[in-house]
Amino acid sequence: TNPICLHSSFILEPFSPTYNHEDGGDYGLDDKDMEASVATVRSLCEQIEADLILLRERTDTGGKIQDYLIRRRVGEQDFLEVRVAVVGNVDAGKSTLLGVLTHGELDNGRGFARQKLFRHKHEMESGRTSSVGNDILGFDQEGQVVNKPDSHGGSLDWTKICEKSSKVITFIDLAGHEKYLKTTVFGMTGHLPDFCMLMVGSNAGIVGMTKEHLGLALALNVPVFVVVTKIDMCPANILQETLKLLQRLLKSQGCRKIPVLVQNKDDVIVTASNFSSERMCPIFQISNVTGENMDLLKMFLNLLSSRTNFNNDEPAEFQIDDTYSVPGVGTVVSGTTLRGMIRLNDTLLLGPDPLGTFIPIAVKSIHRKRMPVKEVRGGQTASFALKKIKRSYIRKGMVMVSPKLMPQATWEFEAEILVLHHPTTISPRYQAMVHCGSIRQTATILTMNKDCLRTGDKATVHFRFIKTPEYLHCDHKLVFREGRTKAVGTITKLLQAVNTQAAKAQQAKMQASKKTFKEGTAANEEAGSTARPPSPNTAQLPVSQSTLSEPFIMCNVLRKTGETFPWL
Ligand SMILES: Nc1nc2c(ncn2[C@@H]2O[C@H](COP(=O)(O)OP(=O)(O)OP(=O)(O)O)[C@@H](O)[C@H]2O)c(=O)[nH]1
Repeated sequence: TNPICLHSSFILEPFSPTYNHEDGGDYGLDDKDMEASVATVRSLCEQIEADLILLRERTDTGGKIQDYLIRRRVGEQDFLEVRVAVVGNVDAGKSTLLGVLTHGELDNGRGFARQKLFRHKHEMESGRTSSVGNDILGFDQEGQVVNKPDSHGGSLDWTKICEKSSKVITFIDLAGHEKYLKTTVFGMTGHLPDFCMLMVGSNAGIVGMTKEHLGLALALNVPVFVVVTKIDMCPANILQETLKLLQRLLKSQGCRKIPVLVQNKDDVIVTASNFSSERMCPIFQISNVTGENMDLLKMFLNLLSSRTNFNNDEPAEFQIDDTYSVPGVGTVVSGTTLRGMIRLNDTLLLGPDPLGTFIPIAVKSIHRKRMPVKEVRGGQTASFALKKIKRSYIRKGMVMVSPKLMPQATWEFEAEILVLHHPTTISPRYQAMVHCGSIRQTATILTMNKDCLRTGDKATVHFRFIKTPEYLHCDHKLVFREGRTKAVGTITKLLQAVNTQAAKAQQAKMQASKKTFKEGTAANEEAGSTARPPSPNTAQLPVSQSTLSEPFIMCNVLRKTGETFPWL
């Protein structure tokens, strides 16, 4: 037996039946023994509450070979989750493919399938994706697609899909146009994709943002598979040229991938079982109009497994990538559980706020893909309704963590960076947007171990966030960009963590001053005084010595946005 582990699914190539080897010996099993072996494996699967699913049977020179998938059984409330970021140049057919996969209806070549996915009116009109979209594709235990669009409006009932699915693929549909690159970078860093599906229009070839998106996936260590679309309308010689260039690009020094053209089920099984290694890069050639090779792509997606290894006993960590105000529910945050387990009514620490502090917050309800659940685990995306908090307090990049972690926010950090592109030279005091997980904030370069940096240079750089401290981890990947300047890197050291005690004292003082101010106002009003109270924006806020710069920055934030903190 040769089981290849794909986390919770296994592809097993167990049985080579009797055949005569070169050395004259008999190898493998006869039909009876083969049946007995399958029965043994099936009973072992029963013990671990998994199903044994026949993927394919083929006849080799020596006999029959069967491949099985062992898939853990999940309850009605649970499903395996895999996130796939969808990138590629404008018009590569990203939205169309997602429309075809999730709605089960082929395209007409004139934008029919993508209509079901556009979220904004301007997208409908221009035919261009501008925001990060999520679409889901559910597979049942046997690997059949469960998505059934509503016969009237064509909409999908996510709860039904999740209930019927053993595995749900979430596609993070990212914009292809250069002007939405910021959103694309956020999708790739903030939504923590397990894999990246790079789409290439066969007739257009490797154009525009294709290399940019591939580079981003490589920099963030996300395994990539390529889908070449529109093979129905592309002359054979152009398709071959596109495939040749693509393979050359993938094998080049910068990529060091092993491209594999997927042409049959065997290729799907081989590539899916070796895919997490990051080096293998399967290439599919499909048509959204005729549906050619769509079955191979679906089979591959069904065999993918999440790259996150979760351990329920670890303290929980949840990264926020969006916030909502839901009428009748209140503030809702969505994001990804990075580790540990979060249960209904758990109290977690939410932060950091502009002072770097974290506040206790209770989880009122949990949804996974719009389905109410009681808990979420590491690697799963979820949204939480929170108690007693205003949406304006929460921003993307904040986290909710177990109090056991005693979280600290950081203003400054050191990172090893590689400059992918800069028109001139980067030197200290240069500012650009740092993307790290769902954090997106401008940072200044304070110092670096070189005088200046040009395209292709590597350096150790000391950064400082300009607005608020953030919750960071060493070894996390970051993207540093501004206009056409791009750098990627890894955080190596956290510096100048916020003094939580001082920040808390600061908060208490502010609370007290606000209270006094309110009482004063009330007293003035009661007494019918005509004296105008000081404006909260111009009132002098107390400044603690140990966190001198932060409160000033916070005051600016308050002044600019006019926002107040929910508990003040
Ligand atoms: N003939 C043919 N046309 C296709 C195929 N895939 C997509 N198209 C057409 O190509 C056009 C562009 O497809 P989209 O799905 O909007 O491309 P996109 O990559 O999502 O573009 P952005 O959202 O702007 O990033 C549409 O008119 C589709 O109907 C295909 O396989 N064959």
